[in-house]
Amino acid sequence: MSRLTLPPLVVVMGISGVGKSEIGHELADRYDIPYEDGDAFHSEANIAKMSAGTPLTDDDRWPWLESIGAWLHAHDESGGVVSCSALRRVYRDVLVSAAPRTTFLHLAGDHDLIRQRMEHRDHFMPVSLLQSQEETLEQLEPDENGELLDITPTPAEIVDEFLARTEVVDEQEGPR
Ligand SMILES: Nc1ncnc2c1ncn2[C@@H]1O[C@H](COP(=O)(O)OP(=O)(O)OP(=O)(O)O)[C@@H](O)[C@H]1O
Ligand SMILES: O=C(O)[C@H](O)[C@@H](O)[C@H](O)[C@H](O)CO
Repeated sequence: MSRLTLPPLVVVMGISGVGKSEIGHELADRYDIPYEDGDAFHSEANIAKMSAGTPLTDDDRWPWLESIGAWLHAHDESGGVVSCSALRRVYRDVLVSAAPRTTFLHLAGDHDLIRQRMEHRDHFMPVSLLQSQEETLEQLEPDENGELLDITPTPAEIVDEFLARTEVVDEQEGPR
């Protein structure tokens, strides 16, 4: 079982269009803690590259991951929620080494549902990059602190399920 120490410090992860921003806001609002979008940490070059339909490389992603790790570290005391695709284990390890108590909320779902949702929003990320996102994704491993959630329910239901599945620990008061 994964662990959520309070105030929550959470990375909402998963491929593009899976609902990281939607679910991230929902979770942050529940605890009245800050939310930040991982896309805000991309360089202009990274955004231009993705907008043009070219997948990012590991080298494009390292500095971006370091910035998100720094955000997590800075929010260790207050808690916070940040969206970040965090597709590979080595990417997540960068985040965890910056902020060891991080909990991952991995959103995943049916390809066609994600495609449909992406087609109905106004966003720089082209649907054509969905395949490379899926190919790059590595599932959470058993020793990682996180949960995999399906994206079919409403955002509120997804957050309820995440909280039901994690051991919520108040460091001041112990498990509850
Ligand atoms: N559980 C849900 N039920 C219905 N619609 C949803 C749900 N989650 C997200 N959506 C919708 O799906 C679209 C994609 O969601 P969102 O932008 O939050 O994904 P994202 O993972 O943050 O994407 P990206 O990584 O590309 O920024 C949005 O239009 C959003 O409103
Ligand atoms: O690792 C990546 O390829 C990127 O983070 C993408 O996932 C985008 O930032 C995001 O999903 C688009 O909004």
